Order: sequence, then structure tokens, then C-alpha cells
Amino acid sequence: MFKIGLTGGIASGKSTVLTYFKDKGIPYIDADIVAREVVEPGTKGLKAIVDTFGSHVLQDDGTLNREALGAIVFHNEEKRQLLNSCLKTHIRNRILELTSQYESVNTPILIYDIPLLIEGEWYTMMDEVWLVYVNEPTQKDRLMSRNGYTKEDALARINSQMRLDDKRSYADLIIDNNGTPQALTAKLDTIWSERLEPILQKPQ
Ligand SMILES: CC(C)(COP(=O)(O)OP(=O)(O)OC[C@H]1O[C@@H](n2cnc3c(N)ncnc32)[C@H](O)[C@@H]1O)[C@@H](O)C(=O)NCCC(=O)NCCS
Ligand SMILES: Nc1ncnc2c1ncn2[C@@H]1O[C@H](COP(=O)(O)OP(=O)(O)OP(=O)(O)O)[C@@H](O)[C@H]1O
Repeated sequence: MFKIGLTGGIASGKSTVLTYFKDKGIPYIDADIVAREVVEPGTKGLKAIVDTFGSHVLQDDGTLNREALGAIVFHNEEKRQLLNSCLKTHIRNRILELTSQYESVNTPILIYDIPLLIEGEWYTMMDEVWLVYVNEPTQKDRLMSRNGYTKEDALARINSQMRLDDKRSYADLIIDNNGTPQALTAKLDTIWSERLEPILQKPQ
């Protein structure tokens, strides 16, 4: 199974790139979805968060108050590390479990969308790392308009991740997404025909 680790920074365009390949029928694992699964009510992940941060990060219905927790962890490095340690093992185990399931049915290509692929050292298990790259002003503008964040909130989130420029040296392929959506699609068409179709055409 050919494993592609798709990464970038917050709002750099990973989901947009992933959607292109999803539409081509390529299986994927989305770490943001896994990170939501492992904090559903009744999970060990949610218990670890409540034990660490207190029950005020829960909503009345017992689900995680993501906004409240985000407001804490994206403005405080130490608290963010605490959150990471609450969830790291649960996220890791679930991603490895899903990987085995895809492996067992001879999936030819699996794409992992993992925002913290480099920081979390996931890149070591990938055959290729693809970085969706944007410059910081574009990243900030897209994040502000997608999430309605203030400039300060957008920068707090961007600064809580490794700089995109520092991620470049880990990448086998850099997908520049500073241009228009049409320019991105044209790049993805080339990647599809030059890199992925040949793998799919090989006898499995
Ligand atoms: C703090 C939380 C509750 C905020 O939730 P919210 O719905 O506002 O954001 P969402 O989960 O959609 O994440 C948006 C983006 O923030 C970035 N991000 C999320 N967690 C982190 C983190 N711990 N460190 C740096 N960036 C992060 C990622 O780029 C992600 O794509 C949530 O992000 C969370 O539970 N994070 C910890 C889990 C984690 O590490 N996720 C990253 C995937 S491996
Ligand atoms: N080339 C582009 N031109 C203009 N807007 C774009 C482009 N690519 C993506 N966007 C927009 O930028 C925002 C961020 O993109 P996307 O959600 O794909 O990023 P992401 O890396 O998956 O973010 P996150 O890590 O927060 O999940 C979205 O609103 C998306 O529609």
C-alpha cells in the first residue's frame, strides 16, 4: 500500500486537495475526523481532557466545547502540549487501526490528511510527504474568512504550528496553493496523471 502523508498548515488547503483525490475514489484517513471521534462522549480521550482541564470545557449535553478548549490551547503553548498528551495515543492508535483495515483489503493508495504530520513524526511511516504550501498572509486571510476569526485569533492558530517554510524540507512534493482554485486543480490533474494513475495501473 502506497502511503501519502498530506500536510500543510491550518487553512493551507489540505481538505481542498483531499477532496480532489476523494472524488477520484482514493481512500483516506482524516486526522481531524479521528481527533473528533476520540473525544466523543464516553471516550477515554474526553475523560482525559476533563481530568486535565476541568468540566467547564464541556457543553451542557456532555459533548466537548471545542470553542472553549480552542480559546485555551491556541493561546497557551503549555496547555496545548497538555491537550496533545491527552489525545496523542488515542489518535495514533485509531489511525494505525484504520491503516491495518485498509491494508487488509489490499488498498493500493491511502492518503493521510494530518495537520501535525511533521510535528507528530507521522512522516516516517509515509512513502511520500506532500505539503500544501501557502504564504503566511494568504494563510491568515483564508483562515479569517473561512472561520470568521479576528486577525489575532488567526495568527495564534498559525503560530501554534511549525512554520510552513520549515516543513518544506520534509516534503517529497510541494503543492503551491497561493494561486486560484483553478490553478490548484490544474496542478492536481498533473499529479493525478503522473504520480497516482501509474500506481493504480500496476498489477496489485
Ligand atoms: C482544540 C480543538 C478542540 C479546537 O477545535 P476546533 O473545532 O476549533 O478546530 P479543529 O479541530 O477543526 O482543528 C482545526 C485545525 O487546527 C489545527 N490544530 C488542531 N489541534 C492542534 C494542535 N494541538 N496543535 C496545533 N494545531 C492544531 C489543525 O490544523 C486543524 O486542522 C481541536 O483542534 C482539538 O481537539 N485539537 C487536538 C487534537 C489534535 O491534535 N488535532 C490535530 C490533528 S492530529
Ligand atoms: N486556491 C485557493 N484559492 C482561494 N481559496 C482557497 C484556495 N484553496 C483553498 N481555499 C479556501 O481556503 C480555506 C482553507 O482551505 P482548506 O479548508 O482546504 O484548508 P485545510 O488545510 O484543510 O485547513 P484545516 O487545517 O483548518 O482543516 C477554505 O475556505 C478553502 O475553500
